[in-house]
Amino acid sequence: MIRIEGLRKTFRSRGRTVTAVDNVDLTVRDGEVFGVVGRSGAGKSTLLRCVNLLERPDTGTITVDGVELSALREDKLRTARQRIGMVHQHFALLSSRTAAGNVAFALEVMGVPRGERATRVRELLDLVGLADRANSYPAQLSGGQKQRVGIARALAGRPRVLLSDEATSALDPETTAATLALLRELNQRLGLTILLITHEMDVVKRLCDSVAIMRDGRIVESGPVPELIARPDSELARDLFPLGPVPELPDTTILDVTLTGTADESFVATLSRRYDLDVRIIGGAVETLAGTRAGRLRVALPGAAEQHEGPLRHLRDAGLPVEVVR
Ligand SMILES: Nc1ncnc2c1ncn2[C@@H]1O[C@H](COP(=O)(O)OP(=O)(O)OP(=O)(O)O)[C@@H](O)[C@H]1O
Repeated sequence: MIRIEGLRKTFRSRGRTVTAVDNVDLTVRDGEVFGVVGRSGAGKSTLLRCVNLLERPDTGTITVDGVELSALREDKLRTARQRIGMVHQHFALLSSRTAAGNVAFALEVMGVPRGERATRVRELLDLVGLADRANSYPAQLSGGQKQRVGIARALAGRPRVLLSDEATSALDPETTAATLALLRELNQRLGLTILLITHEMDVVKRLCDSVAIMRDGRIVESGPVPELIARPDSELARDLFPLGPVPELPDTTILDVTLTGTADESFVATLSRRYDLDVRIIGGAVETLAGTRAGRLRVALPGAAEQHEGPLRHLRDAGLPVEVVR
C-alpha cells in the first residue's frame, strides 16, 4: 500500500547540513497498522511528512496505493493527497469552527458539493462516536474528543491510508487507550492502512502489526511485531519489555529469555526438572499481544555459564531467544 524506496531528506540549518532521513526503504502492506518508533530527533516526523510530500525528499520514491506521488506535479498531488488522511499530535483544529464545522471545512476544500456536506459530516462524526458533540467548539471539547474530530476530518476524503503523527502523545492514558481502540476499529471496519509514528511503546503493544525502529535517520530493525521480538538481540523486544539493570549475583548465570506466541512458557519448570537446576525468576515483563503471550523473563541459574550448555541448547531448540547477560 505504501512503498518508500531510497528516501533521503536533508535540511540546511545554520550553515550545517542535517540528514533527517538517510536512505530509508519501507513497505507498509495493505490493511496493516505500521508503527515507526524512535527517540526524539530520529527522523520519524520527517519520514511521515515525506509520505504525503508535505516535505519533498532529496532523493527516493514514494508510492501510495499504486501512485508514485514523488513523480506528481503539485496540482495532481493535491488530488492524490485527499486519499491520504493525516492526524496530528495537537489536533490542528480551527478554534472558530464547531466540530461539525471543522469536518465540513475539509469537505469544502476537497470540493464536495454543499448539499452533500451535512450528511457526510454526520456520517463522519458518527464514525468516531462524536455525533452528540457536533455543535461544540474545540474549547468545549476534551483532548480525546478533539482528537476524534481530527480523525473524522482525516477521513473526509475516504482515504485508504491514514498517517498519524503522535496522535495520542498529548492524551492521558485512559483517553489514549480509547483513541487507540478507535484507530484499530477504523483499521478493521474500513480496511484502512495506518502508518503512525510514536515514541510510546504502549501504542506498539496495543495497535501495531509491524514496526520499524529509527535511529539517526536510518531504520535499524523492521518487520511484523511477532517476528521481530522472536529474533535474538531484538531491540524491539528490549524496548517493549524492559527488564531494568542486571543485578550483581555472585557465582550465577543470568539469562534473558524472550517468550513469543509459539514458545514453551513453562521452560522454568522444564529446566529445573530435566537438569536438576534451581532456576530462579529475577525479573519479567509478560503480556498478551494480539491474543498471544509475549514478553521477556530474566532467570538466574547457579554457577558459571560454561556449565549450562545443555540448558542453553534446550532453550534455543525450543524456539526461545536467549541472551546470556552475565
Ligand atoms: N525544517 C527543518 N529544518 C532543519 N532541521 C530540521 C527540520 N525538520 C527536522 N529537522 C532536523 O531533522 C532531524 C530529524 O527531525 P524529526 O523531527 O524528523 O525527528 P523525530 O524523530 O520526529 O523527533 P521528534 O519526535 O522530536 O519530532 C532533527 O535533527 C531535526 O532537528
